[in-house]
Amino acid sequence: MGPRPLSSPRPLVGVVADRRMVGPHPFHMAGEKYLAALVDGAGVDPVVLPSFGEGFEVAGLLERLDGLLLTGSPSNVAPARYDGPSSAPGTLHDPERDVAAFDLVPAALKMGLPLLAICRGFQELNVAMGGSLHQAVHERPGALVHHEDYDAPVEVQYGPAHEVSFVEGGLLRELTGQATATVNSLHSQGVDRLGQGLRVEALAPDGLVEAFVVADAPGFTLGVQWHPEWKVTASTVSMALFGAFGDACRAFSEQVHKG
Ligand SMILES: N[C@@H](CCC(=O)NCCCC(=O)O)C(=O)O
Repeated sequence: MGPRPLSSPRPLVGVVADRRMVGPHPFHMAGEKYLAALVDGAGVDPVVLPSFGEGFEVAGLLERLDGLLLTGSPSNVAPARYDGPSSAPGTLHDPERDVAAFDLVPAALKMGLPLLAICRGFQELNVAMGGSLHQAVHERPGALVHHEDYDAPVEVQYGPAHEVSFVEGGLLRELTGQATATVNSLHSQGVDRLGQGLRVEALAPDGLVEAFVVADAPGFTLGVQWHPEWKVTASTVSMALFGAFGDACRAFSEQVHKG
């Protein structure tokens, strides 16, 4: 990558878009809480990347960026991506976002671009590394219910749900100075087979993988199953995660400017 003029004051972070119909029109959208957490928690400038699907080289945009955020989404990764059984009838999918995410992940890792992956994004990162997903983690024997109460108010849905334990010697212990944290939980899918090269960082009490890093990646690459973007400034753990991501984006940006 060539030198970049020192004109941009803050790192620029790409945010993968969901493609959703609003009436008869497709929109490319990212939840405001993710964009706000990048601004308030990471100190970077977010820019939404379109998910047009096949034929659009979204990974080509990474050359202009200092980081990548894969957000959560109500839609599920298409099971064909990990040779899984068909989804239950009525499951929401987003094939254009699948195309974007599965183009972006290998390109970002190759560049050493800092990557933060949340919920659906965490699941995408696992699948992109050759892993697979359970489609209903609460149906595993002895499992916790990891999805939200669909009828509850949003504040309750994103409220504390269960503990996670951070692996000794791992990044999350180092960043937070804690061995455990209480997290929210709004997902039905989850890690089944862990992708190659992923190192587990956090586990739920029922053994579900809740966070990982790409072990040999040249840059910051963290995936979490929970939602640290929710009210990011109210949680020291969430601020630690977004702050570390922002620092990695700043370091990447400086390295690029130095050429
Ligand atoms: N559909 C997947 C992923 C769940 C997920 O990302 N939820 C977030 C919902 C909206 C948001 O907060 O952005 C699953 O069910 O596991």
